[in-house]
Amino acid sequence: MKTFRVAVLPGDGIGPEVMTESLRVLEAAGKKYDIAMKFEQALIGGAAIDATGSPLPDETLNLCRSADAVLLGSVGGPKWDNLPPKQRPELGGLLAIRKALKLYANLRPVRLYPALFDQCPVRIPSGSGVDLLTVRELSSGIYFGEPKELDESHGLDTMLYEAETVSRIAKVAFEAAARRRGTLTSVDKANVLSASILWRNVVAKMGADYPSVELNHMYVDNAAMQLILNPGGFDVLVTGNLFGDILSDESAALAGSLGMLPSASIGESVNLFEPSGGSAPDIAGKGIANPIAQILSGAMMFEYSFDRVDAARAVEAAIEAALNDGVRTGDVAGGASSVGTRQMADAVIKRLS
Ligand SMILES: NC(=O)c1ccc[n+]([C@@H]2O[C@H](COP(=O)([O-])OP(=O)(O)OC[C@H]3O[C@@H](n4cnc5c(N)ncnc54)[C@H](O)[C@@H]3O)[C@@H](O)[C@H]2O)c1
Ligand SMILES: CC(C)[C@H](C(=O)O)[C@@H](O)C(=O)O
Ligand SMILES: [Mg+2]
Repeated sequence: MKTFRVAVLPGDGIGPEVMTESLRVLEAAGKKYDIAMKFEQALIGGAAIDATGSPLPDETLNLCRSADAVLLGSVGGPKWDNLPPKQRPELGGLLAIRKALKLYANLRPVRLYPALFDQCPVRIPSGSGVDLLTVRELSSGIYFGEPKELDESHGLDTMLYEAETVSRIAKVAFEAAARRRGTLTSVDKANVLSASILWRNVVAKMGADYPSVELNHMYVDNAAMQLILNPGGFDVLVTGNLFGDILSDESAALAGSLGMLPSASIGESVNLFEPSGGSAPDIAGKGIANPIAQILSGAMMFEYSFDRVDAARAVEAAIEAALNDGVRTGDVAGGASSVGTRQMADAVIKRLS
């Protein structure tokens, strides 16, 4: 049996707390489903700055490059907020690893579990739900465009999209929509931005190759509103780096908490799995963070990197069963009694079958 080598980068804030617990769940699922994994830890973000001076040490990158998959917690926190941008955990750690590993498609699935209907801030008509996937372009756009400048009198970022970058992400999104409910919403700002006009043209042209997928285009401001007015109307959204960042946090709220939202970053040779949310400094160190986003990211690793949909579904079902039994961390408990990070993971492990 192959042993999968997994690079584990806990990072900062709640990262190490939710990572520890998620690894216990993945170990337990691996045992049940005969998936052998070797977890190898490395530093990233503020933790790496403190230990080595660099937010992304070479040793970490080399480990990731040689691994079968990468699990990441989260990076950043007030301690490192005043460093120059490129030395900060976010740019020098997270964006740098995305670039180095050529991670181009960030999949952020949002599901409102029936047990959490009362935690959704939006009224959901009975009989419907929220089950959508944001496909966020991760390698380009305003995050990486050059020139990028900053001095005392001006700040400049460049939003650049090349047609082939858009085709690559559009293909991922059309294929996901074809496997799901067959609807794709492409989100842009083509009434203003050149990069978005190109985006819309490329996506529209590709639509002809996927006749089974119903394609529609939406401006990002309207999309932000429609997500609240009619979240059940969305199946797959495809969008650029910045809009995807913002809309995915918005859609996480529909699932009850950012702590419920996992992600998979698909790369040219290795994939990275991480919660969509951050290091949550407001609750870090208290043992109360919701580990579900990190656990679900591990389930995505089973599915996307190990081709083990059975184990992925089993982990998701165990989470659902725990929530159905009323086990919840504070962020999704609505003021009712709640459990800590460790007990939440225990509850999931207990229900794995
Ligand atoms: N992928 C990443 O590593 C990543 C993502 C976003 C933000 N960040 C960084 O994290 C730091 C904090 O940023 P922020 O406060 O804007 O965003 P955040 O995502 O860390 O937190 C936003 C809110 O969501 C809550 N939250 C997030 N994850 C949770 C969980 N698992 N359980 C319960 N509650 C959870 C937090 O408590 C907070 O109230 C910053 O340094 C930021 O740059 C990192
Ligand atoms: C921390 C930050 C660089 C990152 C992003 O903007 O991509 C985060 O918000 C995310 O959503 O993964
Ligand atoms: Mg974000």
